[in-house]
Amino acid sequence: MTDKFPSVLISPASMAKVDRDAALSGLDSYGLMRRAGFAVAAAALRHYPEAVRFVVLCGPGNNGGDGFVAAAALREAGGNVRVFSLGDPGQLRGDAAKAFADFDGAVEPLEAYRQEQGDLVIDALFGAGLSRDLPPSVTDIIDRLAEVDVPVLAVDLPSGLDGATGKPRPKAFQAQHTVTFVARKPGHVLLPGRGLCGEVEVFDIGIPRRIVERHAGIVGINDLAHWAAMLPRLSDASHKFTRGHLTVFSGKASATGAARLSGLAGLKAGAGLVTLASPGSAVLVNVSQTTAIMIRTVDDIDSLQDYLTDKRMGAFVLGPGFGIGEKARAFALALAERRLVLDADGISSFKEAPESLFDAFASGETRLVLTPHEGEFARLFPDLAGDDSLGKVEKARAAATRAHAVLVYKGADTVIAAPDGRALVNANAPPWLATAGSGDVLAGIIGGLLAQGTAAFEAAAAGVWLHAKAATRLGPGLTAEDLASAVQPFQAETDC
Ligand SMILES: NC(=O)C1=CN([C@@H]2O[C@H](COP(=O)(O)OP(=O)(O)OC[C@H]3O[C@@H](n4cnc5c(N)ncnc54)[C@H](O)[C@@H]3O)[C@@H](O)[C@H]2O)[C@H](O)CC1
Ligand SMILES: [K+]
Repeated sequence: MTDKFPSVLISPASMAKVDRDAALSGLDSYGLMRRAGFAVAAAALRHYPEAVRFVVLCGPGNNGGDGFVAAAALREAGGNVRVFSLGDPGQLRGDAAKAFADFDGAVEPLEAYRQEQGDLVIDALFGAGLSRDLPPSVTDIIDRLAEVDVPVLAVDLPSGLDGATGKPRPKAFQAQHTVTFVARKPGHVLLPGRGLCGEVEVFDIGIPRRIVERHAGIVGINDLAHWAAMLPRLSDASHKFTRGHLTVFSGKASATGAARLSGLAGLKAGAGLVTLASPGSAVLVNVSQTTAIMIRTVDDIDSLQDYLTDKRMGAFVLGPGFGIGEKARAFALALAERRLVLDADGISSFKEAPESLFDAFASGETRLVLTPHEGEFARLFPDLAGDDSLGKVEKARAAATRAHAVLVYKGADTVIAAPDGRALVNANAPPWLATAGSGDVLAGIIGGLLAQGTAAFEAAAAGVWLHAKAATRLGPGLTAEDLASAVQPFQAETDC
């Protein structure tokens, strides 16, 4: 049952190519289906040994074929099995037709299914091949099951869930367990799909690594495999100047806390020095509440230009508590040669003129990291936000390419995307991370990594992961102050 590709996400379209290449390479495709079906039967017996009936709902494609193999195996194991088919199983083709032929039992029409106490429903209606909205005969069953306490084990994906986008079409089964094959699909980790899948188990059905890697592409799960080797390493020769200087812009006197959270998080993430660039009117407030963090008065664009004559000032966070408007726009554009995390008010300031921001950072290495939540994303990319045909990964990738920036599209399923198409879906965030000031801490961590020279995509991805890791260490009830204080640089020995 090993998950050989824990960092990989394969879209349903790529999975079809994996299947095709596996068959072309001479692998017995019916053998793959049999292994898939046996894995489903084994999971059903392992998780639901007390089931009175195994109800297998079979669809018109290979997902249904997996269902017939599982039904035969469960019957062989002595289970009470009932099979219901969407459409005439006599019309099945290829491996699914073989699986049906090898199932020696009655098959009833899907519409005949009536749930009973003690049922386990094995949902083998649609998997990777779902290509349009579910028919009413299936949505009716989903509605009925939503009202009773019958567990569902989904084969590959809960039927109705789009494996590419994580969206239901228009509804999907609510599974307790999902058994998938080869590798996770984006729909298993993107919301609301992640919640519809229940616990996901990945089974290796014997497709060779070289075929999977050929089609795995550049979308994955955000884990250390994607960035650990690119993070800064301390050595005896390290001192505070070699560890980089992060500058965080403070808001006015009544809105300084957000910048201090970012600054502390940047320091904790390993930046050698952190300066709060503060309006003169807020300097006293900032000075009275900081110790390791330095304060410098930066009131206007001239004082910023003066500050920027020191080329060691390499990385900046602009936005938390800063205020929306012309000053934020002018500051961001003045920073176009440096590395910048633009967050919160910094993002909203460009609602009317996003192209001016994107153009400023267009040439050279990727230096801009944008960290919008859903509302802020819609301010900069209204057309992408409103395009229901796109999933969150596609939206983030398109936005990153347009903005010449790394996109951190926040949420419980944060997506990190680079202009070159790479994208990672984050999956280690606990729900209690959603608290006031949490985003300020994230911006600071990413800024701290940028200051140390980590490339923008890896800094953003590692930052999102470390942020969630700190929250997990703290547990429920954390505040943003706790979170900023709990940030730690990545440590392979304890974090893996
Ligand atoms: N390597 C593997 O991962 C293996 C996966 N297997 C299983 O195969 C399915 C994918 O099979 P496929 O035949 O491509 O797709 P489906 O079974 O999901 O459905 C295709 C079938 O359904 C029709 N269809 C699509 N959407 C609708 C709709 N809304 N209403 C009605 N009909 C619809 C479509 O036209 C096709 O006829 C994968 O999920 C795994 O479970 C194999 O076992 C081999 C190894
Ligand atoms: K399914």
